[in-house]
Amino acid sequence: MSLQEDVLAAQLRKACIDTGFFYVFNHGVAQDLIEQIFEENRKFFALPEAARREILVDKNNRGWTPLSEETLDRANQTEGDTKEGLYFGREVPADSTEAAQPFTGPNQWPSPELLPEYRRVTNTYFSAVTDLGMRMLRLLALALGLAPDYFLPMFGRPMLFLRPLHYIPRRSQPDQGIFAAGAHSDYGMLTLLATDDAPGLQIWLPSAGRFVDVPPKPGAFIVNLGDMLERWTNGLFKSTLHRVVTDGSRHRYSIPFFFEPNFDTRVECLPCCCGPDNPPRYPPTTSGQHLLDKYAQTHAGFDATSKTSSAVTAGAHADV
Ligand SMILES: O=C(O)CCC(=O)C(=O)O
Ligand SMILES: [Fe+2]
Repeated sequence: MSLQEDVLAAQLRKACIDTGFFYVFNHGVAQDLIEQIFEENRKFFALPEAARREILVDKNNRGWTPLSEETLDRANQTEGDTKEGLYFGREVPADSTEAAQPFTGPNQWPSPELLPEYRRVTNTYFSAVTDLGMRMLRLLALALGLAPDYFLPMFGRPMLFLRPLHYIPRRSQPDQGIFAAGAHSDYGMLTLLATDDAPGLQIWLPSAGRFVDVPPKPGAFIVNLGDMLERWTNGLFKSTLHRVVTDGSRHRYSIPFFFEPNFDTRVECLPCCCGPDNPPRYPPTTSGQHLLDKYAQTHAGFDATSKTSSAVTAGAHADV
């Protein structure tokens, strides 16, 4: 471990124990590339609805999700999130054995006649954020006092989801149950979020007893931990509730990248996070099963059994 890693890991540990939300600068993802992917998605979401619908989300969880498709906070929302989105994952050929697994398969791409650069830019960005995720894994392991490569074997066939989002210019009205994105914690291990310069993201701070703004910062990713890592660390590292509220004055675009271990990775209290005085709070599960359980709770019509049920059982979802 280099001295710099040592310092970073200590800072990271503090942030992970505190809220699990932090900014990452000097992340190695070129600013040009970030601008390009936002530009391509602004163009995609400006296409006529029929063209967007051409790649409606499929059973592999790849493609376009219409406005209101997702309701992240059923208890407090009177309608779905005022956003539409796209899911891209790791490219897995339809005829491979791996494609039998939920969340796995080929991507659906917008028509190259309409958006000739879309696929190339998305693939380049996808690789860049995957590399960043791998570097973050090393720091997370160090932050937990583990060997730097601890998580590496669990990321041979990771579940990766890039999710460009478009929030329509609609004013959120929390007292009426209308939200750009309802309050939720992320399901997985790690989220690397790029946003445009429109504010809207808020996190719940228990110490303040309210939601506080997380403003976009030029050149930074907003990184947060999800429920899977909270579970894995027995609650030591936090997965914090967050939401998006918009003021209706402009469109907002953001691009989260969800970075999750292999479908069959066992998620069970890490030895460093439990002991006789601190028994495991959650039963063991797998990465894939955890995600399946979470998705079913928030996505209209999501049905994991539409894929082979045997696969489901076998699976039983700073500076760097
Ligand atoms: O758009 C944002 O800023 C946050 C999106 C988000 O929290 C999510 O997609 O999980
Ligand atoms: Fe989120």
